[in-house]
Amino acid sequence: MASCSLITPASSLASSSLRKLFSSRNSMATVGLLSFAPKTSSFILHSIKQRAYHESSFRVRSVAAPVEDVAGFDDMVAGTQRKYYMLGGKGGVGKTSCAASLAVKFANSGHPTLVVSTDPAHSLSDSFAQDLTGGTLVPVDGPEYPLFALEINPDKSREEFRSATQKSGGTGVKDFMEGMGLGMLVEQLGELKLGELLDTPPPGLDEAIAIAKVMQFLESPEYSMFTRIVFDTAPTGHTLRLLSLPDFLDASIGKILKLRQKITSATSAIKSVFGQEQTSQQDASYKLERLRERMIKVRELFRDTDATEFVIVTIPTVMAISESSRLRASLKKENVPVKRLVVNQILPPSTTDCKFCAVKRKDQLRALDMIQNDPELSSLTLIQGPLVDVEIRGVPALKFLGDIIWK
Ligand SMILES: Nc1ncnc2c1ncn2[C@@H]1O[C@H](COP(=O)(O)OP(=O)(O)OP(=O)(O)O)[C@@H](O)[C@H]1O
Repeated sequence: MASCSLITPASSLASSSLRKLFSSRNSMATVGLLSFAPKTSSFILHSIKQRAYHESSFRVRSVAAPVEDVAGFDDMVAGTQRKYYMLGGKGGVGKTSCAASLAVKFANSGHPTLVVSTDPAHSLSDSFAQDLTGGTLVPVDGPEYPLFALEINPDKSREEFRSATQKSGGTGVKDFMEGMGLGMLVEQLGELKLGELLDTPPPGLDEAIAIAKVMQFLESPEYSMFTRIVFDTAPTGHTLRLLSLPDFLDASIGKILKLRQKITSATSAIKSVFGQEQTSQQDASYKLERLRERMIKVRELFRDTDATEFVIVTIPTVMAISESSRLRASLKKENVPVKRLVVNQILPPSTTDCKFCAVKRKDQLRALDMIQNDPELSSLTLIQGPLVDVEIRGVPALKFLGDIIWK
């Protein structure tokens, strides 16, 4: 069988304990570059030649003179003030694997860390091979320091928003107003396009509300211990819309609240009829006001160069790199700080006569070249992540990937 030089915990695959940690997919068809020392639970390099290859291929390096002087992981791990890392990119490129591996690395470096998924299609549980569902803080077993995960349930968040807006000026009030013959205010409601917003929420709304929810959590003492917060965000399209959503929602919620004031005065004559309804509307207004405040915080957080970094994750294909370039352009327009670009799933050079591997690698190198010439991407610090021959699942596998990527 032709063999190719993928990164694999090869010698370890003989050990039954590791078989449990890694699926043994394709292990017979690979030549291991790394071996595993079960006692220390760390992967070590197999030979000097391979070490040289490993270091030259997979360390953090710049493709061009970076605009900003960006250090490696030392820079990410330094300081005890809270920092946020948002990982985003095209679907399936490895965002969750990179986010989870970064979170493990932070936790193993002494930072109490929280990893949050705001992707409506969560895969954190799959990545950690642990059940992290439930929408609350769940401890992750394995790392040396506390690592918690939080998967926000977007349906639940959206439902909360829906009921708050309905009570405070959305379709519920619209029906009520029509019933009361107050048609002129209904027209103003129409202007808000609330029905549309609630019935077919724009992509990104779930995520905006999910992030707002995280901001709400972070205000509570239970969350004050975390010094690193890693977000596994939704695929690019959602993220881009997410960036403009806080402004949109801020404006919409502002309008809803203003409208509510008008409704209150218009209905003051029949106030007694309102009874309980009035109280629940006040509650809803309060909730909306809070949501609006959190949206403003989300917007500020995304643009805070001291506390936040958006890391673009991509793969070496023309399509993915073109999309990353557009993402970077949009992030720049929105003043979201980006310093690093992770190019994941890079095939190592083939040491055999595997034609498929050679052609694929050439293709990838062409795509990597694009980065050097791309006006949006060339100034970023490039982190190359290898394609490994096992599925990245569970803390040991994430540690393995993290130690290669985050240096
Ligand atoms: N460097 C790598 N080598 C081998 N497999 C990888 C690598 N990175 C990620 N994978 C695998 O690719 C698959 C997709 O990875 P992951 O879920 O991290 O991507 P994603 O970008 O978060 O996807 P989605 O957008 O669907 O959430 C997983 O099976 C993961 O194990």
